[in-house]
Amino acid sequence: MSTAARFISFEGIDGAGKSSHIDAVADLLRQAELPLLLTREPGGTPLAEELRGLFLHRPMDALTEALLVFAARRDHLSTRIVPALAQGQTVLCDRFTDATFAYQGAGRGFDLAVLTQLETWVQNGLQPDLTLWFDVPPAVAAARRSAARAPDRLEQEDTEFFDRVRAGYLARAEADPSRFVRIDAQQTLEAVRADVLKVVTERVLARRGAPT
Ligand SMILES: Nc1ncnc2c1ncn2[C@@H]1O[C@H](COP(=O)(O)OP(=O)(O)O)[C@@H](O)[C@H]1O
Ligand SMILES: Cc1cn([C@H]2C[C@H](O)[C@@H](COP(=O)(O)OP(=O)(O)O)O2)c(=O)[nH]c1=O
Repeated sequence: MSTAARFISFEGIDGAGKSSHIDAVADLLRQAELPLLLTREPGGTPLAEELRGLFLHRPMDALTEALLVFAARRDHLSTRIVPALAQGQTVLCDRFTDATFAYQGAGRGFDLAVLTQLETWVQNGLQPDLTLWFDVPPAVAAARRSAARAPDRLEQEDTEFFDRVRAGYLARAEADPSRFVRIDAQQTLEAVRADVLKVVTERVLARRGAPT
């Protein structure tokens, strides 16, 4: 049997619903007494949270966006994620590098080869063990967002941008099918939650104690 996923990322276009389910995953894992780090990108450390504020609210070009998110990621990895994994914690991360490929790469049209190089430098081969991709048509996500909150800089982009971002996630999922699980996020909140908790039960809880 494969080992339990310990580095788990949550991805999807803005308004897909991922933030609504991360706490339920955390509750499930806490009930099973797994030590957890609950974190997010861009962010997760004091420095990276400062970079997040700049990223979300200041105008900038696609290369600057990519450099900022990878700078934040470097600090996050070296000061929080890698130490947490070394201590045996399970890491739940609201977005990771797939977001950079989807938003800066597919959405902005930035050079994927440069992103791949930055990914190699910054992560040195480390990837999530499991990525839950909340997939939803952009029009559905836009309706959810507009009912819920004022848009930040990325959320002001049009439907075509989010079509490209969604296609970017699909390409990443197809390139790494054993890591990605697509969640049909167009379903009701309850149905999405049931799917998410089933995947986490199978890929994390049922595999605890399996030989490495
Ligand atoms: N399956 C769903 N059906 C209907 N509304 C949803 C669903 N999932 C999330 N929402 C609502 O959509 C809004 C955006 O959800 P959120 O979890 O913040 O999305 P994300 O973190 O992916 O941007 C929230 O108001 C949330 O209650
Ligand atoms: C991690 C990351 C996020 N983003 C974007 C996606 C989101 O629009 C924004 C912040 O993500 P997020 O915290 O998921 O926003 P919210 O929960 O409010 O929907 O940053 C990138 O463009 N590139 C990245 O590498």
